[in-house]
Amino acid sequence: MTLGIDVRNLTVRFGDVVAVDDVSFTLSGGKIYGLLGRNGSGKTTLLSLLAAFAPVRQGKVLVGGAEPFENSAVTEKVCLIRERSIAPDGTTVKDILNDARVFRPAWDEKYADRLLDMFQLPRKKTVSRLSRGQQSALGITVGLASRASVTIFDESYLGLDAPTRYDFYDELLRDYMEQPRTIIMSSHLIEEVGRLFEEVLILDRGRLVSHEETDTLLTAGAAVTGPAHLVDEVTQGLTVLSQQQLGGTKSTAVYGKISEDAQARARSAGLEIGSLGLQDLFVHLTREREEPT
Ligand SMILES: Nc1ncnc2c1ncn2[C@@H]1O[C@H](COP(=O)(O)OP(=O)(O)OP(=O)(O)O)[C@@H](O)[C@H]1O
Repeated sequence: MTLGIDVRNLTVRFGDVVAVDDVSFTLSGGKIYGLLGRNGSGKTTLLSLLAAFAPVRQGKVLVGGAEPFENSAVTEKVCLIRERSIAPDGTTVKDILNDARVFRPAWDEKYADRLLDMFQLPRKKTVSRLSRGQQSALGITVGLASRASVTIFDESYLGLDAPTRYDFYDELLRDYMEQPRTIIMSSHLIEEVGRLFEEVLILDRGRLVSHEETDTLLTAGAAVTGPAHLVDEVTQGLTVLSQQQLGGTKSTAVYGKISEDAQARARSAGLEIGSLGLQDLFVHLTREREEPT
């Protein structure tokens, strides 16, 4: 089962800090969503409210059409995995899995066993004695095997080494294709995880600055390469993100749409026009700017 999510005019303040600033969006569900933002941009705060870790004080959060806070019919279908476990002292891997079996109605024991073997996690070890990577792997095991309608990984795979992270991405995709559900992943490792996302949301200092299908977002910028004077002509009026020049050949990365006409003319003049990576667009959309006075 997949669940949609509706967030309306959500604002979260911690004293003077506005962690989430009048954010609204709708996720139809049944997709893999990427939530991107720089440190402190409000990702964890927003995701915590989707998972009912705190009450909503300003605005509205609906998961499957219902408010999640203190609503077990919703919370049992939402699984939020954070980077580090907050299990009490003495809790073992086995205890965590036992709890998941009790509290997660769609829990798949065999799948959990398979993931534990894949990550080579010792079942009897206490969680506090696991390495950072092993704690991440345990979180991922719980997140995947819960088969929750809404599964959220809040940077929960950053502790894994690169080969294990790639194993996780492959496993996530494979399981998601078999059992579609709503998956939200927050991350800084944009180049790595970008290929998984069907839609991307970008937070910047608490504000939602972009929510697009990944393919659409990728057409929001371009890299134009060729004879310098032609590149300058085509990119005129667009926001230049970066430029490199070697002799008479220039490569300019721009944010903004180059019309189909201009692209056709540019190509026939010998220019190459390629798409920009998600990372470049992310950097552009979240770069520190001078506040207007
Ligand atoms: N419990 C809290 N008390 C006070 N301020 C908080 C609290 N939780 C978050 N904040 C502040 O709210 C802002 C958003 O924090 P949040 O953890 O949501 O960001 P984030 O995007 O998840 O960051 P990161 O990528 O660094 O984990 C930050 O300025 C943070 O200091």
